[in-house]
This record gives sequence, structure tokens and C-alpha cells, in this order.
Amino acid sequence: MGGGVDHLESERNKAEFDVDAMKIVWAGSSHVLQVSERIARLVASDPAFRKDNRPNLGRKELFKNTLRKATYAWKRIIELGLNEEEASLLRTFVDEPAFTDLHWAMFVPAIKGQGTEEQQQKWLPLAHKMQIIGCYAQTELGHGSNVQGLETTATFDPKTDEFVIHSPTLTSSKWWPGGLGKVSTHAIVYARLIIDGQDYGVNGFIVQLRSLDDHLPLPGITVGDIGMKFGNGAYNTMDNGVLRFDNVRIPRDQMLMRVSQVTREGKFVQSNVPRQLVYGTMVFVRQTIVAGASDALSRAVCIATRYSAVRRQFGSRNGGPETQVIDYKTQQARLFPLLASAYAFRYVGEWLNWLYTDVTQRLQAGDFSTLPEAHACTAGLKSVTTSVTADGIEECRKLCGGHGYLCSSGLPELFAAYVPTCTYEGDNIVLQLQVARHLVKTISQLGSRKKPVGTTAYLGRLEQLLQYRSDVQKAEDWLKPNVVLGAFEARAARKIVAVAQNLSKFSNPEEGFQELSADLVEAAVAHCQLIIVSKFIEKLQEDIPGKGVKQQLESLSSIYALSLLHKHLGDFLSTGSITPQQGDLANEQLRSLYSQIRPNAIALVDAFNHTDHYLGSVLGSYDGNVYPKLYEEARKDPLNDSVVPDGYQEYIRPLLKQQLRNARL
Ligand SMILES: Cc1cc2nc3c(=O)[nH]c(=O)nc-3n(C[C@H](O)[C@H](O)[C@H](O)COP(=O)(O)OP(=O)(O)OC[C@H]3O[C@@H](n4cnc5c(N)ncnc54)[C@H](O)[C@@H]3O)c2cc1C
Repeated sequence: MGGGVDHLESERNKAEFDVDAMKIVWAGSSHVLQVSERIARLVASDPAFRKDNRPNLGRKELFKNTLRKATYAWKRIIELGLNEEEASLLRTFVDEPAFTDLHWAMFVPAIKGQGTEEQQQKWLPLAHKMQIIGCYAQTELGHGSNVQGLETTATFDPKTDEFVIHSPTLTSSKWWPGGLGKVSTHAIVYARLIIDGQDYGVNGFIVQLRSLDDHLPLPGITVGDIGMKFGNGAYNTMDNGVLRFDNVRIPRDQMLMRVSQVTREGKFVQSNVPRQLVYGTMVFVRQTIVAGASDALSRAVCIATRYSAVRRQFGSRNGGPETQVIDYKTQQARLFPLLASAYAFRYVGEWLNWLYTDVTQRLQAGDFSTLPEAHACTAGLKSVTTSVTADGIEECRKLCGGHGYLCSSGLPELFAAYVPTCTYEGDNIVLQLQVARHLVKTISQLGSRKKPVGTTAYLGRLEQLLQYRSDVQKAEDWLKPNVVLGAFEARAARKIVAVAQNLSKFSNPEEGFQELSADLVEAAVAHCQLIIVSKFIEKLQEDIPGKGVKQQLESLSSIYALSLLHKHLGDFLSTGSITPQQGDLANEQLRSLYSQIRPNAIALVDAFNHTDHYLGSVLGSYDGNVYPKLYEEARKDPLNDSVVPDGYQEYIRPLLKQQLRNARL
């Protein structure tokens, strides 16, 4: 990676573990490592995928550039005969939100998950060749989270055997769907199904939006872009759109009919395929979001860690070099928990991948018993990991001081493009409320024969957890996995029980739920943090090859858990899960772990194996040659095209020469 002097060489030499072996553990397997390395290099070495100019482009240029890249990427995928895994990695490394994301990640899976065999046969080949481009149009101007509040209607017309899609109000306009504004030819549109005046709730329909010949909207369709979004550069590469229907007719067979159907006679029938199947797709999508969280956080942490090792402030002795900012304990206490979180999210993402396979196999065998738990757990993990990552990227920007605020640090664009993840695919608070509902229900059913399963299994030991007393006596006791698990289980269980008890005081449970919703969310977060802590610990039970690799992961796992414990100390103390003295010992252990991880920090971020192109940051480049690169980037800014700026004659000169009266302003 990179020629020339390696300014981080001495840091790399400090590593106490085998970085190449860690790269494999991070990637998941040597196969994945090898494929992603090959594809990442392919993208990084192709000037067509340049992205450093994005923040300076106007919206139109930016968007057109994205169209070019997306089409060129598709051309390369075909030319090189890339398989699905490679093609998807290529899109990841191009690192530019585009209509293709929605086409592949939402439109195609929706048809696969909700379409009948015939519908799949008709639409998927077209979508797979990109002869049609699709988006996912659910959210409306007036409703996002509350899907049952959607207003678009699909009224069955038995005379013509068609549905009439209509937007009856301003608030029923579709608003937000990515790829809708300017590109998609088709959309999965969610609308209320109306037959003979009766409302059968929200269903999905495949609707053609634009002509396949000249791209003009079809009659009755009004469509456009919803405007600039947060930040400049990435995410403004996406055409999030607005869409209105004026009595648009589609054939009956364009309703997605795997779960419910409308017959030729206009009868609404539930098929024998269970409704819960749709949850299977959600588990899949949210699992990819959790994996994406570890990826985004690892990029920010890689930038902040490398820069913190290069940056020096204060502390020079006898004319020697100043202190590297990474050696300040405050910097470590902010940075290392995020480094540990990136690893923790990686393994919980890996486990979710397994969970998705498990759920799919069970569904195929007609076993729905684990689905509610799997659904709640993926919702909760999506919420926690994306919230921490969004806040974590911003923390990394601050960890880089002033230079972190420059676009060339890569952090502003990463942040702006990442934060909506907290909102889409389920608002993070709304998701935690769903988790809380599931937890309260699980507690209420404990007396019955229904045993809690999966990640809620610990609640089956409730009696024991309510009696739990931590036996930590010295700081090192906090390194024992059982000690950590005990404290996290007791805290989560007691928080859930406490809020459930408070709920039972309300005569109207829904009223209670509203009143206590903030406490419910806290309990759900405690439960999700326990899941992540326990999955990291489980990962360490595996045989992990490579010199020193397992030891590093053990330290990271402890840092992840103990930094959470320190941050939420109030919770652990108020639930009596630990004593104040034990809390102090956890903090003491944490400080010592920071010292242990310090010499390995650079190697631990090298193990992410990010190319300089993918990082897109002068502060985070592999060779650590920060200062000349900052200059180089500054020089490229269009404002530096001329020494005297455009506008001098009209505005600066009249000001300096006291000639404002004659100036044409
Ligand atoms: C970049 C981006 C891309 C998107 N892409 C798509 C797309 O491709 N297709 C698509 O259909 N949609 C898309 N969306 C829309 C997205 O799915 C919705 O914005 C999301 O579901 C949240 O809904 P909302 O906007 O109605 O938020 P609201 O639900 O109005 O949220 C506003 C506030 O109310 C709170 N709140 C809401 N309900 C409750 C409750 N019951 N209890 C407590 N608090 C509550 C929320 O926590 C939040 O703080 C996209 C959005 C963004 C930002």
C-alpha cells in the first residue's frame, strides 16, 4: 500500500500480534479477505472512480457523475464477469450512494420476498439485467414510521381487472424513496388496497413510472427530486424523490401476491404462506445494516487512530519531539472504546448473518417459534449499532481537532452520508420501542410454559438474576467473561422488570406504555448492549489462529464491555448489579487495558485493510504523511485557481478604496 516513506512504520513495529492473521478474522475468512482485497484494488486503481472532488461539485454535476460511475461500474461487472459477491463488493468500494443501492437492496429483494413465483419469473430477469431500474416507495410526506397511516390508495376495478393507484391528498405524496427522483423506471409502491369500498390495509404494487423509450413519466404520474440534503458531496449523489399518482391504472397481476391476493372476481384472499415471511426479509436487510455500521465505524476509527499517532501537541522535553496525541489518556478513553465497538459490531453482524440463515431454514420447515425474538433482536441491534456509529464518526472528527473539519479528512462526508441510517429502515427510537414491547411480553409470559428463546433466554433465569451479587474484588476480576456477563444480565433483567412493574400500575396498558416510553427504550438498549457483549465473548470461544490475535480481541472485548459499564454506571449502581467500589475497579481495569492496546492501535486499524481510496482521507492515509497531503488538497480547491479571487474588482477593491458609493452591488 502506497510507496515512499512510511511515517507510521515505528508504530507498526510495535504491534504484538500477527496483523495478517487479524485481517482474516476481521474479513470473516481468507476467501472474503482475498476477494475484497482484489476488488478494492480494482476500484482504487481506476481513475473513473475518483471521489475526492465530490464536495466541490454542484448538485447537477455531482448527480451526473454518479450516473456515469454507476453505469461504468455495471459495465466493468459485465466485462469482468463478476459474480454477485464481487459485484456487491465493487459497489461498496465505489463508495457513492446511488440509485443502484435501492435497486439491488430493496426493489429486487421485495419482489423475491413478496412476489409469487410467476411474478418473480416475469420481473427478476429484467431487474437482474437492469433493463428496468426499481426503487422502494413506501414513505409519504405525512407518514413514515406509521406505515398503517399511509394514504395512497389502490382501488380494484373489476370491470377492467386493474388497480387504480391514486394520491388523494398532499400528504399522500411519496417522499424520500432513493432512486425515485430522476432514475427509476419502476417502483414497489405501498398503498391501501380498496375493494368495493372496503379497506384491506397496506399492500405492495409494482408500478411503472417512466417510459422505457424516452424516460418521460407515464400519464398520471408526477415525479421529481426532493432537493439538497444534509452536507455536500455524498448522499446528494442520490435522487431521493417525490411521487404523485392521478388515477394511474396497473394490471391486477402487479400487486405483490405472495402473502395476500385479489382474485379476478375481486375477492381478497390470504394465501397459505404466513405473513411472518415478510419479517425474514427485514431480518436480512437489518443484518446488512449492522455489518455496514462496523464498516463505517472502522473507517472513522482508522482515520482518527492514524492521525492521532501522527499529530503531536505539547510535552516536548529538552527540545525532543512533542507528545503524540494518541498518548493522552483522554484521547484513548474516547478513541479506544470506538475501536472496540467497530470490532464488537463486526462479530455481532457475523452472528446476525448466521441468525438469518437459521431463521430462513426454520421458516422453510414451518417453524415460526424463533421469529418474534429474531425480529426484535435485529431491530434492536440495527438501532444501537447505527446510533453509536453515527455519534462515533462525529467523535472521530473531534478527535482529529481542526483538521477533522476539513472535507479532505473524509469525516464530514462519511458522517453526512451515514447519519440517515439512524432514520431509514425504521427510526431508531421506534425500533427500540418494539424491542421493549417484546421484552415486556417475554417477562409477562415467564410463568407460562413459553420459555424465552435466543437472546432473551437469560430472562428464563430471572429469579437468580434478581438475587445476583457481583463478586468482583480486584480490577483483574473484570477480565473474566462470566463476571462481565453477570453484571450486564443483571442490569438488563432488572431494568426490564422495573419498567414492567411500573407498567402494571396503569389501568390502561397503552397509556402506561406511552408514559414510560423513555424508560422502556433505556431497558431495550441495556438488553441490546448485553447481546453485543455476549456475542463478542462467544466469538472468543472459537479457535482463533495467529500470533497474539486472540489476546488482542480479548482486550478489545473487555474494553467494549467495561467502557459501556463505565458510561452507564448509574444503571449498574441503581439496579444494584454492582457496588460503587466495583465500578471503580472496572474503571481502573479499563485504564490498564488502554495502555495494553496502545502499542497495537495502528496495527489494529491496519487489520481493517481499507485502501486509501476507500478511506478518502488525507488524515487517515496508510503512510501517515499528513501535512504535505493537506497542502496538496488545499491547493486543489477551486478558490485557489487564481491568486486574486473573482470578485476582487467588484467587492473587495471598492471596500478597501472607500468607493462604496460608486460600487455596483
Ligand atoms: C436518506 C434517506 C433515505 C430514505 N430512503 C427511503 C426509501 O428508499 N424508501 C422509502 O420508502 N423511504 C425512505 N426513507 C424514509 C424513511 O424510511 C423514513 O424517514 C423513516 O421511516 C422515518 O419515518 P418519518 O420520517 O416519518 O419519521 P417520524 O416517524 O415522523 O419521526 C419523527 C420523530 O418522531 C419520533 N417518533 C415517531 N413515532 C414514534 C412513537 N411511536 N413513539 C415515540 N417516538 C416516535 C421519532 O423517533 C422521531 O424522533 C428515507 C429517509 C432518508 C432520510
